[in-house]
Amino acid sequence: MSVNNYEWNLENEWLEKVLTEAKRQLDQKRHAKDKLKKDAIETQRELWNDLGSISIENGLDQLSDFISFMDIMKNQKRNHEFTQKLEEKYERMLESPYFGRIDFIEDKEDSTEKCYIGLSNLISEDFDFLIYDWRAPISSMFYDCETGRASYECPEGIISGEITGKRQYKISGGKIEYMFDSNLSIDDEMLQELLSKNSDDKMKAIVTTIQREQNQVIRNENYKNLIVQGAAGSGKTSVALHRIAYLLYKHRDKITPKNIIIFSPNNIFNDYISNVLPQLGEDNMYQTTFNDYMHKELGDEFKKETSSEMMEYILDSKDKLIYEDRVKSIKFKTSLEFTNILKEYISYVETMDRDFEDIIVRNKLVISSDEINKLFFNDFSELPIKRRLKKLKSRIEFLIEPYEEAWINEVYEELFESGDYIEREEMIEESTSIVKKSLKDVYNKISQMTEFNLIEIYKGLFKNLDTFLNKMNMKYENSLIEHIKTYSIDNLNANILNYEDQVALLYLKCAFGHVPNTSQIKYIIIDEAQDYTPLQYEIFYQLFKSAKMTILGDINQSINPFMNVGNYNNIYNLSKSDTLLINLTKTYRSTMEITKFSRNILIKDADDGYVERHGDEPKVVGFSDKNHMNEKLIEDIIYYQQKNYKSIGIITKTARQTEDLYNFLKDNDMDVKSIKKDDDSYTNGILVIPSYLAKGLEFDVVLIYDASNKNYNSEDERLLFYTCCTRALHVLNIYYLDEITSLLK
Ligand SMILES: Nc1ncnc2c1ncn2[C@@H]1O[C@H](COP(=O)(O)OP(=O)(O)OP(=O)(O)O)[C@@H](O)[C@H]1O
Repeated sequence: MSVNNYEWNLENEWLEKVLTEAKRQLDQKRHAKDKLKKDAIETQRELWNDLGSISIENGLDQLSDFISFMDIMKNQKRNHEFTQKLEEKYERMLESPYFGRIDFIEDKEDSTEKCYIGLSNLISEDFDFLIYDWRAPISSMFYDCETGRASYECPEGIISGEITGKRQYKISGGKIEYMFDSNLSIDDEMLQELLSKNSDDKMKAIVTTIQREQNQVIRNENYKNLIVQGAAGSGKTSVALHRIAYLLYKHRDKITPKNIIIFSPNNIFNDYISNVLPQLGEDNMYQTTFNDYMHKELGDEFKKETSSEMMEYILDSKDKLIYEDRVKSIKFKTSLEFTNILKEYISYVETMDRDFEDIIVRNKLVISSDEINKLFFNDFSELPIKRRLKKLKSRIEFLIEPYEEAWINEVYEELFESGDYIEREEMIEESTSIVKKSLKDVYNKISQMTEFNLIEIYKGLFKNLDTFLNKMNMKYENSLIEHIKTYSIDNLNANILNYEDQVALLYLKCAFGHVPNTSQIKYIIIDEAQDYTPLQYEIFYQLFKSAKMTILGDINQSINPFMNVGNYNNIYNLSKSDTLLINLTKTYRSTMEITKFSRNILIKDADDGYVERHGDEPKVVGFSDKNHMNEKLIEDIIYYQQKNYKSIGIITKTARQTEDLYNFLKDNDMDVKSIKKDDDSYTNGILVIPSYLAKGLEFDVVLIYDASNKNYNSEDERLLFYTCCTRALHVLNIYYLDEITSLLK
């Protein structure tokens, strides 16, 4: 509903008032910043004058003065950074102070409060809220409620009343561009306008048009874990990032970005989402990928396959002889049964007999094998095995100490009496060295007995695989098990760690207590959650035991046919009472035509909603000659560039194909970029990218290169192909040679 002249004047007056106040506060901050700068220069001058050149010879007093100066300077730096952030906040405010307003009359009150909602609070000198932060309790009504009866929850309890008006604004450069009243949820005009824009460089904040169902996820704190299943383009990643901003605001006394970790599918994606939190005035949380985390934990000893290398192998090695072997191994090692086998194996390793031996020094028993067994199986039994062994080693070494010392003293006396030495230090050194050498075998034995070799332990599982399967009553074909045994042991002997083996190893490592301390992490966000196996979730739970989890994914986008969650029940059951499953049903990214086309690719069409935004029907274009296909691709790229589309994603199936196509386009003087590995940086413009690295990203125009039946020839690739199509905002073209993929038939 448009707004009349009278209202326009009122709104302009209000805006003026808000901007004046924001400017006043900005000036204050700038003044404070200048003062901090002067203070810092003064401190440095004092440091120089008082301490001059610092030297250890000037004694400890000078050093302690220096440390005090450093503390002062660190404090000044912190204050400066804080003021700088506030300055940025006010600068943003002057550009666009608010985007919404609700008129709310609380029950039993007689005046209506006009609540303006923006990126951050603005409070006047008289403590009036000129703007409410979008994350403030009262602002939730802007997203959740229509005009009429409404309520919100705040620390004091539930506040009820009536919303008598709701208005949305577009303000830029400190001027109202347009505004309109709306009784409905935030949909229609503003959302339409935002969605029909061409994509920016990187992902952007959606704070002005968050939808009700999305707001339920952003603000939900009733459960320890949230699992969010949402269709492609339903805003899962956006919601995850806004949820982080919300948590940082709500618990600002207790948490900082360092307490939050997000697991993304790859580093390109991490780069792509890195602007959202800063746009919302917050620092980025800790961003990582499972791949990176795992590789760091497993060390450099082995050649470790990355998740993209695995995908490339799955998609591009079908004609290799060992392909089937590898697939069998992946399927076995990612199954729920294998998780159970690992669990059984862990308890076996923890309780199995060990070759502990008596420790004897110069015919004297330091500790007997019985006593060692008792320590290991009784006294330290509460500890995970790795820590148990470490403690055992320290204990034995502690017991040896007096024997060793006595022996050193004896040798010292002998050296002294020999008369061959003059210096005392020399005799100590020599006697210690003689005894250490003599004790070498004993120490080696202790190391062997208490050694924790993860790879050997993992190999042990395959050596005894039949035993475990029998014990657990699991029936597999003998040939399959024989095959998995030899395939796995051969690889491990050759120092090759396939991706699926790394996951199993990391799980064992965690279970045996060899985990890093992650207690500072209070919230963990797992995006693209469909692409993790149940075993990977067990690892998440072990690594971040006390953290609250938000898990967001789309089962229909399981791009890896063998490594995926399969069904949310597989993880939901891990912590049922503490977990809420939420569905996001509406797609915001693509035009209706693209969304409908893509959903047809799915065997079971998802019955989800759309935003009413229209565009061209996707084009599927066939060629009988590759040159013609390439010519048409170039023609189309130029056409869409001229139509001002900012991002054009040319999606090939594999990285090898990306490489070839990129070289071809370069040779034809096209200004293209490519991404081939998961640690490349995100870049906009014309981008050639392999299918599996495009997940999570979006482009104005998506051109799927070579959707012929020869290329996409397996039912296993259906969800991958669907995911590629859903990357398009406005245009989707598909090119194929000879025969179209059966996935589209
Ligand atoms: N409420 C909203 N208002 C405006 N834009 C929105 C809204 N929700 C989502 N979008 C836009 O829709 C697009 C898809 O969002 P996002 O990438 O977060 O979805 P997703 O569910 O994570 O997608 P996918 O699973 O397909 O990778 C983005 O361009 C995002 O800005």
